[in-house]
Order: sequence, then C-alpha cells, then structure tokens
Amino acid sequence: MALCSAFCPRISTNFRPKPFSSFPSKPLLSLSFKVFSSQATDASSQDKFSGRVGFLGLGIMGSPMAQNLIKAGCDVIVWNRTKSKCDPLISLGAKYSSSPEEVAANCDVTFAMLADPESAIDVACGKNGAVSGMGPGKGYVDVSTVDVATSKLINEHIKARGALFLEAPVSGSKKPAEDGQLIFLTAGDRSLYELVSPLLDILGKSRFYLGEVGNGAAMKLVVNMIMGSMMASFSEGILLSKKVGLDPSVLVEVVSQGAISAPMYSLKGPSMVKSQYPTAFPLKHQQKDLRLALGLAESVSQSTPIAAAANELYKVAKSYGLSDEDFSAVIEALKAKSQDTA
Ligand SMILES: NC(=O)C1=CN([C@@H]2O[C@H](COP(=O)(O)OP(=O)(O)OC[C@H]3O[C@@H](n4cnc5c(N)ncnc54)[C@H](OP(=O)(O)O)[C@@H]3O)[C@@H](O)[C@H]2O)C=CC1
Ligand SMILES: O=CC(=O)O
Repeated sequence: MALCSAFCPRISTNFRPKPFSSFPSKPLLSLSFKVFSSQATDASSQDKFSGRVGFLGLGIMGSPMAQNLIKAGCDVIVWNRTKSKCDPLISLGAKYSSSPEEVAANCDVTFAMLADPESAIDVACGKNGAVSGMGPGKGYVDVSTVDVATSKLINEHIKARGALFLEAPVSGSKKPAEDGQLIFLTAGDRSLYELVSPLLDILGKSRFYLGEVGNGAAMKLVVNMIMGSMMASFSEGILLSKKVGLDPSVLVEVVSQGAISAPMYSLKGPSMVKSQYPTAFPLKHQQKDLRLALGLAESVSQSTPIAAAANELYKVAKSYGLSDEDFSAVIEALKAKSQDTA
C-alpha cells in the first residue's frame, strides 16, 4: 500500500517549552531531544522542542497558529508579505525578519502557511526565499495545502541545501487553528517529524505520518475534494427544501440528528440559511483544492464526476465575486443559477 499510515494521537496537553532567554542558538539537529513517545503520559517524560521557530504566512490560519506557538512559550520569528499582519504577533513577543530567507537563516525550524502552490513555491524558492536561508541542521515544515508536484519541488530545493523537509497540511479551519485542534497530515523526513511533534501537538489534536513526500498533500486534497462536494450537495438541499415550502432551518436540524450528520453542516447551516458567510475557509481556496484534487485524479485516471461538478459550481461562485467569502457561499452560485434559468 502506498500510503503507510502511522496514527499518533495527541498526547501532550502540558508541554512547557523553555523560556525565550534560555533558547540555545546552536543548530537544531545538534540539540538534544527525545523522540516523542506515544507511551508518555507526563511532562517529565515528554520531549521538549527548544529551538527557534520561524513562521511564514500569517493569514486566517497562519496567524492563530503562530500565536499559539508564542503563547506556548516558543521563540518565534515571523514574516508575512503584508507586513502589518505581523504586528499583533510582534505585540505578543514574536520577532520579525524582513524576508523568508532571513527567517530561515535565524531559525532552527521554519513553518510556512501560504495560499496556494504558486505562493508556496515563491516564498520557499523565489528571490530571498526560505531555501536561501536553509542549511544542514535546519528544517522546513510546509503546512500549506498544495499539490504533490509542488511539495516535491520544495522538498528538492530544501534537500539541495542539506536541510530536512516535512509537508504537513492541516485539516481543520479557523476555529480549530485558534483552539489548537488541527489535524496534521505529514510526510517527508521522519526525523524532522519526530523533532517537531511537540510543536504539532501545540497546534493540533492529532497527527498522521504518511511516509514519502506527496502523500500528505494527496491525503489533504482527497479530504478537501470530499468536503467541497459535501458543501455543494448541502447547498442544493437547503435551496430545494426552501423551494418546496419546507423550513431550511428544520432541514439543518434533521440532518444534524441523522447518519449524514457532520459538524460542518451544523456549523455552517444556520448562517447559510440566513445568507451569511463569515469567512473561515475562503471559497477561492476550496476551489483551488478541488482543482488540484481533479489534477490528482487525472494523474491516475480516476473518475471523479461529483468533484468535477462541484468544482464548476465554485468557479461560478468565484465569477460572482465570492472568492473571499466563506466556501459555504457556494450556495449563492446555485441561487444565481436558478434565477438565470427561471
Ligand atoms: N482557512 C482555512 O480554513 C484553511 C486553510 N487551509 C489552507 O491553508 C493555506 C492558507 O489558508 P488561509 O490562511 O485561510 O489563507 P489566507 O488567504 O488567509 O492567507 C494566505 C497567506 O498566503 C500569503 N500569500 C498569498 N500569496 C502570496 C505570495 N504571492 N507571496 C507571499 N505570500 C503570499 C498571504 O499573504 P498576505 O497577507 O500578504 O496576503 C497570507 O499570509 C491555504 O493553502 C489553504 O488552502 C487549510 C486548512 C483550513
Ligand atoms: O482546508 C480546509 C479545512 O477546513 O480543512
């Protein structure tokens, strides 16, 4: 089986990193650390990550993730294309560097949470990109949602500098990011995975190690392909219920009590009924993920007609200016469609 899965449930709720002042400045891989043990139950028997952490990309997801690292006592250096987004984190104690290269040069491990394949490649491999600041003893953890080819490309560039690479896209949205409840889908250098596990456990509730680079990206795309189709189908149901004279709020309640119940429906349904779409997961990113998932399916000649239809709907929603709304705004594309054909 290509995807060798080792599920490691969250075991650390009481991880206490060293205070800022005691962080050593020597390279990460020469720091002593114990491998995070699934048997460990108390703080004394758990690993502590005591290196300096870089964070590139402070959008909806990156900001709360960096914030949680700072609040846990990590020594964090941030960078974002739009510098003003660094300010709240600097107020919390983060340091700032003026380029991804500088962050990577000054940190033991650098995380990146970027919009899409293009920005992930640019921030890693472009001019003054993180790759230029990497070297032996350092690690790069890309938590953005990208395709397999992008992840492999970044891996190659990082490896060429003698550093380690882990892809670690996340399942879970704005609130799970704020609450440290993300699910990490990791693949790549196992030693880096083990080293940063205490950090992943600050940020998330569980982590999967899936083997070679590309498997994490592929898993994330499959999950989000399902999610995008579910949301499109839910939208059709809400509109159909309304059109036949039912109360869509009651539909949301009925769905929440049955076998097709999903937290996503209970979370988004009530606001969708009110035509409100406060952004947690931008619609443009969901369409990007469907596009990339369709590419993944194409690469293995897998038929995905439901995802293809859903992708078309998100494209329509984008053409109506809904890119930055929450992905649940895809329902508006159906409303517009029914008006167009009325
Ligand atoms: N929101 C969610 O619920 C989830 C999102 N994801 C994935 O996480 C990633 C980030 O999502 P999210 O935080 O919501 O997205 P946002 O759109 O809020 O943030 C995107 C980040 O990428 C940066 N960026 C975009 N283009 C470039 C570029 N050309 N060069 C440098 N930086 C760039 C932005 O910088 P700037 O501030 O300057 O625009 C910003 O920091 C995406 O891959 C998404 O699919 C995964 C799980 C959940
Ligand atoms: O990628 C989005 C998510 O909610 O997970």
